[in-house]
Amino acid sequence: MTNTQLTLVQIDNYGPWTVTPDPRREMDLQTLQSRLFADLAQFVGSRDGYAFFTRFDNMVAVTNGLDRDDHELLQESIGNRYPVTLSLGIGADRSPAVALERATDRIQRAGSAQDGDRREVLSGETLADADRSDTDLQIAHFDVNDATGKYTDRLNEFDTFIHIEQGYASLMRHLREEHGALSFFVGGDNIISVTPDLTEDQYRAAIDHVEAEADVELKVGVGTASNAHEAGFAAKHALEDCRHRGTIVEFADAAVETADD
Ligand SMILES: Nc1nc2c(ncn2[C@@H]2O[C@H](COP(=O)(O)OP(=O)(O)OP(=O)(O)O)[C@@H](O)[C@H]2O)c(=O)[nH]1
Repeated sequence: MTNTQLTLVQIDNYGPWTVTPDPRREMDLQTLQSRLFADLAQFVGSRDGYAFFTRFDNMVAVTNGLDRDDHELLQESIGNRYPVTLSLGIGADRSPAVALERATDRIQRAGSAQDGDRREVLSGETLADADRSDTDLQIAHFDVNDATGKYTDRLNEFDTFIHIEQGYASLMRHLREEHGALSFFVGGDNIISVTPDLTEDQYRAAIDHVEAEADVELKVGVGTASNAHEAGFAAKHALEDCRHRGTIVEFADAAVETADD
C-alpha cells in the first residue's frame, strides 16, 4: 500500500520581513528564495526525498525516509545561514492531499505565517521505522509531447510559457480533485505528481482531460518505491519507454526501479 510522508516547509514571518524596515530589493528576495530552495532540494535529495518550490515562501517536500532528527537538522542549518527561519509540519497518509492537510494543520495550529512569535515549529508524525521500509509511494513524471517542436522552437518564450502553464493548471486540478494527488511544475515542460496508487486508465483519463481542456498533449512515466528518488527515477525510465514505444502511459516494472539506481 502506498503511504506518502509530506513536509510543509514555511518561512516564518516572511511577509513582514520583506518590508522591514522598508520594502527590500526584489532581486535580493528572489536570490534568497531560490538559494533556500536549492538548499532544501539538496538536503532532502541527499536523503532520497523530493522538494518542490511551489510558492517559495511555502514549499512541499516528499520526506519518506527522513525522520524527526533530519527535520531538526534542516531547521538548524537554515537558521544558522539565513536571515529567516523555517517551520516544518509533517503528515503521512495513503492520499498525498490528506498527508499535506495533516502537515499544514500542524503548522496552522501553532500560529499564523505572519506571527512574529511563531518560529521554527516542528510538528507532526513521521512514518514509523517499520512502516518506512514496508510502504511505497508513487511518483508520476509527466512531460509535454514534443514541446520543443511545437512551442520552444516556434513561439516566443512567453507564449510557450502560457501553453505549458495551462497544461499544468488543468492537470494539477484534475489530479487533485479526482484522486487527491499533488502535482508540481519542475521546469521546462515537466510536471511531477505525487499520487496514490492510480491505474493506467486513470492516468489516461487525466491526459485526455488536459488535452480536451488545455489542448496540451502529455505523456507520463510512473514509478513506485519506498522513497521519492527511487520512485521518481523509475518514473523517468518509464517516460523513456513512452518515447521509445510511442505510448502515453508506462509503468516502471520492479526490475527497472532497482537496476539503475
Ligand atoms: N525537471 C526536469 N526537466 C526536464 C527533464 N527532462 C527534460 N526536461 C525539460 O524539458 C525540456 C524539454 O525537453 P524534452 O521533454 O526532452 O523535449 P520534448 O521536445 O518535449 O520532446 P519529447 O519529450 O521527447 O516529446 C528541457 O529543455 C528541460 O527543460 C527532467 O527529467 N526533469
